[in-house]
Amino acid sequence: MSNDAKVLADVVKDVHKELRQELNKTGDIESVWVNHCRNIARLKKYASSMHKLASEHWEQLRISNPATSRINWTWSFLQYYFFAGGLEIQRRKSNPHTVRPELILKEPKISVLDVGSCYNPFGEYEELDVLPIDLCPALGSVYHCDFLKIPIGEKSILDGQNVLSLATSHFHCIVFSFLLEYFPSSSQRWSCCEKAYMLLVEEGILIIITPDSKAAHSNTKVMRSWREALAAIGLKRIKYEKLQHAHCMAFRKVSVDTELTREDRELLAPKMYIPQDFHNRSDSDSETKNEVKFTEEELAEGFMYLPMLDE
Ligand SMILES: C[S@@+](CC[C@H](N)C(=O)[O-])C[C@H]1O[C@@H](n2cnc3c(N)ncnc32)[C@H](O)[C@@H]1O
Repeated sequence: MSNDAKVLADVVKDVHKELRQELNKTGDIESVWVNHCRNIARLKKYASSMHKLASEHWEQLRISNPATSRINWTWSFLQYYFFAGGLEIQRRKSNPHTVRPELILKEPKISVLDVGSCYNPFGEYEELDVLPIDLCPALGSVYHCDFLKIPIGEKSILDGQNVLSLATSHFHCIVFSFLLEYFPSSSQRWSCCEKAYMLLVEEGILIIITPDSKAAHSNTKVMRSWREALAAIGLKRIKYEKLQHAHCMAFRKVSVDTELTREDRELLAPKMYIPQDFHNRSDSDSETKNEVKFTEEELAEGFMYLPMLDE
């Protein structure tokens, strides 16, 4: 990896690490997040580093080896699902006798909410009607929005480049590309997924892409845990693929019969863990909390490789 790419990648990794350290120190995720959102200098440095890393260095990799690209993967899955019969196949699999209203595409475009968009990487596709949102946009075309805090209402309301609310049951697709591991706590990752469920139309798709340059089987436990947690809220995993640097997953919104209680949620949220959540905690702490155990190797290597960080 070039030195420039390494410096940029370090800025990104350091912010994730600092957030985890701040949470470990205080145990108060609300104040950690409020302070983080106020730290405009840190947010801006992250945004410009991430933008440069992705649009210059990762883009070269995408050109030389398109099969490594999270953007290409997402686009080809969406084409398959919405335009090439994937949705009908899923309907037949789930319940062939149910009569469903037709999923209407706009113009016909797929309406996409790209959360943590940074520089709107999906804006290049004409068939996608993208609303790119970010806590700290790298480009003026991306809307400012803290997805953790944004209210959900009947309509999406935009005010200049700010998002004031997002429409319930509206989007055909929501993208979390390299988003979830930004958050230092599993409860925040869980909230994002619950919100995605509310914002998607029935049969809509949540795409989750999470970085990992290790072999496909290396984080099976983590991926299984996410799959189980999301199935409980009606996000059924219908596609999983390990690319060279990332796990790519598509979850389909299906209706669920039982409503989750607060207790159910408290049990499910920790299932959205990543191995780094357990760094800096003593073994006895983990044991009393009945958490998942990782091998020394898993902890040492971490789950959080960004493409080109380990080369
Ligand atoms: C690792 S970058 C990923 C950028 C882009 N999605 C990609 O795949 O290249 C994570 C992005 O998530 C954004 N982000 C983090 N928390 C967020 C939140 N609560 N609401 C919206 N965006 C958020 C960050 O500002 C950052 O731009």
